[in-house]
Amino acid sequence: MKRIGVLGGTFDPIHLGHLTHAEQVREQLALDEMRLMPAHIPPHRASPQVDAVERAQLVRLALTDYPQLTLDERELGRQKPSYTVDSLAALRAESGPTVGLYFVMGMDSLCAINQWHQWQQLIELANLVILARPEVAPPAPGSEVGRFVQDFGCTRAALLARPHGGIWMMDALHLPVSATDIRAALAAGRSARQWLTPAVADYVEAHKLYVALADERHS
Ligand SMILES: Nc1ncnc2c1ncn2[C@@H]1O[C@H](COP(=O)(O)OP(=O)(O)OP(=O)(O)O)[C@@H](O)[C@H]1O
Ligand SMILES: O=C(O)c1ccc[n+]([C@@H]2O[C@H](COP(=O)([O-])O)[C@@H](O)[C@H]2O)c1
Repeated sequence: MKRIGVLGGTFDPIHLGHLTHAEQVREQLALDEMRLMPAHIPPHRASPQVDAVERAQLVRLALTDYPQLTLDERELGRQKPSYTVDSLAALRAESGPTVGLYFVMGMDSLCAINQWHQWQQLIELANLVILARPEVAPPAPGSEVGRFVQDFGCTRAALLARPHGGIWMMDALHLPVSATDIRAALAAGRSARQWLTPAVADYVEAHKLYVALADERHS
């Protein structure tokens, strides 16, 4: 069975947490493809500081150090909120019913998944791979999301055999980094190089992304 993984994100900016996690999922599930899919208009959060074209450019730069990962640009062209259900439906239509699809998200995303657009359809289209974030507790067993995990949770072996319909809590090496921390460091004039690939760090510094004063850009 062919298997395709997708890590969706705002990637404002893309960092080593995203990349190492995507890489671990690719290895642990023996994926044929592992895609990074930047959101154009991320639902349920404030507008990103950097526009989608430039965030995608940062992903391209990051992938020069991670050639086993690829960029999925499907959300960039859509002039409406980047609902994951739309992207997975399009990917399912392209790939056919028997390909294994694996949508990857951190525990913070899982905890709020019942707020997502048409969230119960997601599991009809793909499997979900959840990465722990130690600062975020798993959903409480009696909650709506807790019951969702109970109903669809499965082992890695079961997940490998399913085109869709399973949730797997992956035990991954965690990098304690977030894009929020990176933006805050850069806005305060500190370096964030340790959390970025060299090419991304060079671009961010050269273009003065995330500095406190917007008019410092392009100066
Ligand atoms: N260090 C990390 N460990 C595990 N998952 C992560 C990590 N950073 C991001 N993710 C997951 O990657 C996906 C995309 O994340 P996103 O682009 O929002 O990055 P972020 O670092 O969480 O950003 P922000 O701090 O701006 O919310 C989400 O599902 C998120 O949970
Ligand atoms: O489809 C939705 O309603 C939805 C709501 C919130 C987040 N998402 C997706 O979840 C991924 C991570 O989102 P974020 O905001 O944590 O970067 C990204 O691909 C978003 O498009 C999707």
